[in-house]
Amino acid sequence: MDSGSDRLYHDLFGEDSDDDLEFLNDIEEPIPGLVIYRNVLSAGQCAQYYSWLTTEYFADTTDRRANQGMHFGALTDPDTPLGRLGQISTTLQRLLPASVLARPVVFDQAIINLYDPGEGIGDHVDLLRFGDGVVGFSFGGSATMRMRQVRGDMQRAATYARELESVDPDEVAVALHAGDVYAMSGEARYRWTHGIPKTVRGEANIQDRRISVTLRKLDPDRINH
Ligand SMILES: O=C(O)CCC(=O)C(=O)O
Ligand SMILES: [Fe+2]
Repeated sequence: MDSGSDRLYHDLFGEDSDDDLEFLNDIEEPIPGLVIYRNVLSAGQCAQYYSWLTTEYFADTTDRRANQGMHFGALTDPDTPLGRLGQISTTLQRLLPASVLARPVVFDQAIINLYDPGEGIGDHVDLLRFGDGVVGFSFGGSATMRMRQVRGDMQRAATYARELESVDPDEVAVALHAGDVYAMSGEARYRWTHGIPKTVRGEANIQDRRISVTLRKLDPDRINH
């Protein structure tokens, strides 16, 4: 690159800017409020997270087959594995709206989901007891997440999944790979359902065990919703 570009990079992103630049080139926004960053974590970091999450949340063999773990408490300490994910999600430009970033604690709850081949999660809108801005990290195998616009009022959104026709020609398919980060805010969070179908074009959606970590903020005013 020529020196003009060098100066521009420096002015915009500082000396240590290569990673940020890569992130900015690798951002997708398929629907309003859905932002996806690719390859935020390296293969090595993903392997470490996968193994840590397995030990921490899915190692209890007395549980017939746990497929979900939960964390409560501020996710702000970058020296802890989940806090580090919280910190990453607040430093990626444009991942989250300013209103979410302005919260004194951006995230204080995490749900860890495990999917084995052939499994999935039905179309849903995340519970309203969680505030705006839900961030998801993917580890292990890839998955296709599908999103469908809610065509009723918002109160119906929570029960919408049950009423969905099995085919929606306007649905948006989002490929999620280990190391990717997505955020759903605003319209994507409240006016679209998301789900991981068990099958995609007749084949198992999940081919290799996938573990996702979603970060949320409990909304104390809506704790019963
Ligand atoms: O596995 C994912 O990325 C999505 C999980 C999810 O939608 C949820 O836990 O509410
Ligand atoms: Fe969800």
